[in-house]
Amino acid sequence: MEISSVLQGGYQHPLSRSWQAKRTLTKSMLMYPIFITDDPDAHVEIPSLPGQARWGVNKIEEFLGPLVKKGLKSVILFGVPLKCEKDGKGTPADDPSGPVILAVKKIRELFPSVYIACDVCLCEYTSHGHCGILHADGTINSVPSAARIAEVALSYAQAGAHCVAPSDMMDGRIKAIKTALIGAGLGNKCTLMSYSAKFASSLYGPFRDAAGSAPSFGDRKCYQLPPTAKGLARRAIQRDVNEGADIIMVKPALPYLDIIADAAQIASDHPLACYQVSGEYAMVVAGARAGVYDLRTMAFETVESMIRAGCTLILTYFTPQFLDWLDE
Ligand SMILES: NCc1[nH]cc(CCC(=O)O)c1CC(=O)O
Ligand SMILES: [Zn+2]
Ligand SMILES: [Zn+2]
Repeated sequence: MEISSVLQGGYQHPLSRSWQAKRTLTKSMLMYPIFITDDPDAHVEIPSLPGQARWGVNKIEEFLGPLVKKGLKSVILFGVPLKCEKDGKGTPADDPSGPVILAVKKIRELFPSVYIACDVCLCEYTSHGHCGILHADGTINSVPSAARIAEVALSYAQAGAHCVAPSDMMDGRIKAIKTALIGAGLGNKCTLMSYSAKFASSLYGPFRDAAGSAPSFGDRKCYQLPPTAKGLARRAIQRDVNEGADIIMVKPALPYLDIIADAAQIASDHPLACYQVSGEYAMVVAGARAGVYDLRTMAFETVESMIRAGCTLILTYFTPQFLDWLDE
C-alpha cells in the first residue's frame, strides 16, 4: 500500500475527527425564524411545521425566555396578519401597530442581547398574495415594488430591527433599501441581508400555510429563480453585492449547496447565510418519524453540509433543538 493512501490514521479518534472540519456549528451561527401573529395572546401550533407555532406579542416572553437562557442569539420575524385588511400594496406591512413592529419593540425591551432580523416582503399583506406590486395584467411592476419594499424595510429598522432581510426577489430592492436606510441615518445601524438567490421551490409549502402567504393566482416563477438557474443565481448574488447588501443568503439550502459554494466565492468578503426552509425541516422531521434516520444525527448532517459549503449563518427551525444538542 502506498504511504499516501492511508488516510484513516487522521480521523481514528473523535477529537481528531473534529479537527477535520474547517468550521463547526456554534450557537452564534443560528438564526431562529419565528411567526408573530396579530392576535396578541395567540399560541397556535402549525400542523405542517411540527413543533413550531404562531405566537402573539403578549406570549413572546414565555416563548423566547427559555431559549434565550439556552443561548439563543438571533431571530428572524415573520408577520402573520390574520385580522387586517389586505390590499394591492400591502399596506398592513408597516402598520405601526402590526405584529412585526410591535414584536421588534417587545423583543428589544425584554431581551436586549437578542439580534433581531425582520423578513421583508409584501406577500403576507397583499390581497393577491404576491411579493410585489402588480400591473393591471397581473405582472410585477418593479419600480413601485422596490420602493414599497424599501419603505417597509425602513419602518422595521426605525422600530429597532438590527437587520432587514428582503425575501421578495424584486429587482432593484437592495439598492432602494440601502439608500433608504442611509437617507434616514440608519446606514450604520441596520444590516441588510439579501435573500439573493431565492429559488422557486416546492419546499415553501408549510411556510405559506403558516404565514397565509400563498398567491391567490399564478405562481412566483417570474421573480423567484428557476431551480436550474445557476447562472442567474450567480448574477443575482453579484448584483446584490454591488447594490450594497451586507449579508448574502441562499434559499432553500440543502438542494442548493452548489449555489452556496458559488456564493462563498463570489461574495467572499461577505458573511454568507442560508435558509433551511420549512419544507426541508418538515422532510427531516418526517424521515425521522418514519424511522429512516435519527433526527438529531440527520439535523446535524444537513447543517454541517451547509457550513462545509461555506455558510456562517443558518436560518433554521431546528434552532431550539440545536441549542439543547450543542450543550450535550
Ligand atoms: N416571501 C415570502 C417568504 N419568505 C420566506 C419564505 C419561505 C420560508 C420557509 O419556507 O421556511 C417565503 C415563502 C415564499 O416565498 O413563498
Ligand atoms: Zn413574499
Ligand atoms: Zn418573505
